[in-house]
Formats: sequence, structure tokens, C-alpha cells
Amino acid sequence: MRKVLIVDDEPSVRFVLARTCERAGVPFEEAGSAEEAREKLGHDGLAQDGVGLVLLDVRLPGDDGFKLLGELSQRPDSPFVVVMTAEDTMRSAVEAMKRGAADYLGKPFDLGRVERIVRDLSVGPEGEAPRPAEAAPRSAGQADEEGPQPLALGDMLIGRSPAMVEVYKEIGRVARTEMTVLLMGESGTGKELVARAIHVNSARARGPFVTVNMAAIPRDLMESELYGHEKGSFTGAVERRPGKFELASGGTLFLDEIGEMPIELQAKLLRVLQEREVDRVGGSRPLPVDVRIVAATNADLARSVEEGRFRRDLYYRLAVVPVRLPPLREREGDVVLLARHYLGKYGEQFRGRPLTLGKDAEPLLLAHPWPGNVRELQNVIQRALLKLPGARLGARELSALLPAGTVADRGLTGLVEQLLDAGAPEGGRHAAAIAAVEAPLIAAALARTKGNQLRAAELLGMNRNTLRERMRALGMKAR
Ligand SMILES: Nc1ncnc2c1ncn2[C@@H]1O[C@H](COP(=O)(O)OP(=O)(O)OP(=O)(O)O)[C@@H](O)[C@H]1O
Repeated sequence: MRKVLIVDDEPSVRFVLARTCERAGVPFEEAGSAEEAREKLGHDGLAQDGVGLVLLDVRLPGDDGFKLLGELSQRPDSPFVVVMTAEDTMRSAVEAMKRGAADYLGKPFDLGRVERIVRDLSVGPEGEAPRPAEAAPRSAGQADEEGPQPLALGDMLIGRSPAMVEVYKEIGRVARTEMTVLLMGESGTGKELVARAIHVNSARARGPFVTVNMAAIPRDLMESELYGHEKGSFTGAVERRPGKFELASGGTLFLDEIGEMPIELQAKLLRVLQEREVDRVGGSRPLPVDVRIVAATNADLARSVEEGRFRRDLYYRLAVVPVRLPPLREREGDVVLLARHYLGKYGEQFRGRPLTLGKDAEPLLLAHPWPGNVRELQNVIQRALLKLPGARLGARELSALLPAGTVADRGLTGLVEQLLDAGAPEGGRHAAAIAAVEAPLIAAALARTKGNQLRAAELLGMNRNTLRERMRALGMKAR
């Protein structure tokens, strides 16, 4: 059995991880820095009884974890590396996988999962799993010495839910390859943002990122839009025009809403993808194609295939790496982070100062099903900006902005079911369910009594101090 090397500058973290290795019955060593880790790895020479798995923290004194990861993945007999960090979820998860990590875990760790990883990845040569380097070959031209390429803030995906961390890991894994990716997810889940993230993290980052939305192009123009046309090739073709494939040369072509492509045009796209050349409409010789394809759909493409609306062969060409984007309601607690983000961003943009989110509004955010996903949330926050007199979005204001009465529409049972399905909010589901009912109740009583707390307390049959206490606990402000 190979050893585990725990690399973390925090003794308490090393302690917990060491106990986890003991529980798994796997020998381990510890290092407090990249330098110390190099020494230990060097001594063992990664021989049979050497280090098979490195649990690596990113922020370390001296060289950081990514630097060490880059070095390790260059070694012919590199150990598995699992990156563990609390920082900057998206960037660190993408970066870790891009640099060849076997897995990524955000802090606080799920120790049960760490134990499983330690067991699975520290196996000896007999039971050897494929090395990460073999599993995903590094694309040519990708320099390891380059530091992490910081994503522009506008390209950052927000969210720390386990479902999103899986997406970040997938972005990092595919970014280092040239493989075709099919993004699947409901409308407004961030498919375009993910496509961009794959591009900026890939070896093609300096090339163009070109988007074509299949649902937005009239069918007659689709071929010329994609492949270009020669002057005079059809009525209206007054100039020679390059197509999107040509414009994306050296970069990434994002084919959005691919499910909307008419079936009779799909054969040509398949041919282009197979032969990697395009024919301009009216052109005489084919042009070579040098693009990475990322396609996206909010429809169930597999079903479209069964129903004969989408070619099976094209589907398999596109779905080399299928990536599913979770709907917002499946991203535990992310809706609160996103709401805070947009209140800050739009507040700065339109009012010159950020707005804040009241604690009492959180249960409502968590309970709403968000059929329009992040885009719907953006719209709600923008409406809040227009309507809010103050700088704080509380439960009362939010419930007025959400589609007519969340509770009234779906009934109390619906709301409660929704809360059980949604991610676990801070303080637990029970507290969130009570708050989801209590906050609007108190808000309504206050609205009826025009903010008079004594009369509102009477209306509710509680004393005024209790009312005040509840309002404080729910984060509600007196008006
Ligand atoms: N995790 C996220 N963090 C921050 N912003 C996000 C996130 N997900 C989506 N957005 C934002 O939500 C909006 C919708 O995202 P995007 O256009 O990428 O969705 P989509 O899945 O491509 O939607 P459609 O299928 O309707 O084209 C964009 O403004 C995007 O910036």
C-alpha cells in the first residue's frame, strides 16, 4: 500500500486528516509546506512503497499548492493529488483539475468522503487505477509554468454548492483537452458562462470565443451564418462573408440552443465536425476548421433523437463530454450568495451603492422554485432596485416581487415541500420553514397597522416584546 502525504500549513487540519488516514488504515506522512513536501517525495522516490496520494492545500507559505501540483503532474510516476481548499471555489476547483488533480474538495471537508478517497487512491500497484495523466492527456502547448490564469470577474460563476463544485471540476477537466462538450441545463442556468469558462481556461484562451444562437437565426440564413458565403451565391449575398466557423478559428465556437437546428441542416454540421473543413455557400474549395466546439441545449436532446428531431450520429458527435448544469433550486444555498452578489452589483451600478439582503428574505429565496433560474433571480433583483425605497431587501419587499404569493399559489404544503427539496439553509430546514411563514405574517400585520408594533402584536395575539424579539430574530427592521 502506498503512503498518503498530507500537505497543509495548518497543524489542526493535518491532525484531522492524519486521523482520517488512520481510520482508513493507510500509512501517512505530513508536510507543512511545498518545500517540505518535495523533500519527502524526493526521499521516497515514489517507489512502490512511496507516496501514492497527496492531500494538498493551496495556500501554503512559500510556493503554493498549485505550483507543487504542476511539478507533480509532470513526473512520469506522479502520485494522485487531491486539492483541498476553502478559497475562491470556482477558480481553485477549475485550476486544480486543469493542472491534473485527481479530485478537488472544498473546505469544510466531508471527512467520510476524504476517507473514501484515501482508501480508493492509495491502493498499491496491483490494484492500480489509471493515473490521472493517462486518463486525461494534457493538450499540446499548455505550459505548466504559467500561473493560474485569473478569470475576469465577469466570467466568474457564483456558488459553492456541491452541485456547482462538480461543474467547476468538469470545466477544469475538459479545459485541458480539445474535446467537444455538450452543456445541458434549463434556461438561465449559466450555460454560456460555463462555455466561456472552458474557453478562457483552455490552450485556446488567446483565440476568439464566438457564439451562435441557433434559435435566433432564421433558417434560410443558418448555413451562410455558420459556414459563410461567396459574393453573389444567393440573392442578398452582396459581399463575400466569413462564417462563424471561420471567425472562431483558433478559438472556441459556442453553438447555443443546438436542439433548435432544423434536421435537414444537421447532416452538413455533422460532416463539418467529422472532416474538420467547411464549404462556404457558393464556394469552390473547402476551408480547414480549427475550432473547439461547445454546444448547449435546454431541451432533452436524447428525447429529440428518439422522436426523430435530432440526428443520432450528430448527438454522439456533440455529447463527447456531456456536462449537466443543475437548476438553481438544486444548488444548496447558492441562491442567497447570488442574490447578495446582484444586490451589490446592480446597487453599485444604478444607485452608486450596494444594496443588502435581509436575513428574513433568505427563506423566501430558498423556497421559491426559480423556473427561470439565475436569469429570473437577476430580473427580481433588478425590479427590487426600481421598487425598493431603502437599501435593504427584506422578506416583505421580496414577497411582493416574487410571482403572486408563493404561499398562496402553491399552498402551505407546496412551500414546505419546496423547502425540503431546496438546499439546507443556515440554521436548518425547520427554522427556515417557520421563518418562511412567520416573516410574511408579521410583515402583513405591520402593513395593516401601518407599522404600529403594539397594534400588530395585538392582532397577532402576542405581546409587544415577543413581537420585537421575533422581528430581531428574523432580521426584520421596524419601519
Ligand atoms: N453561477 C452563476 N454565477 C453568476 N452568474 C450567473 C451564474 N449562472 C448564470 N449566471 C448569469 O445568469 C444569466 C443567464 O446565464 P446564461 O445566459 O449563461 O444562461 P443559459 O443557460 O445560457 O440560458 P439560455 O438557455 O436561456 O440561453 C447570465 O447573465 C449569467 O451571467
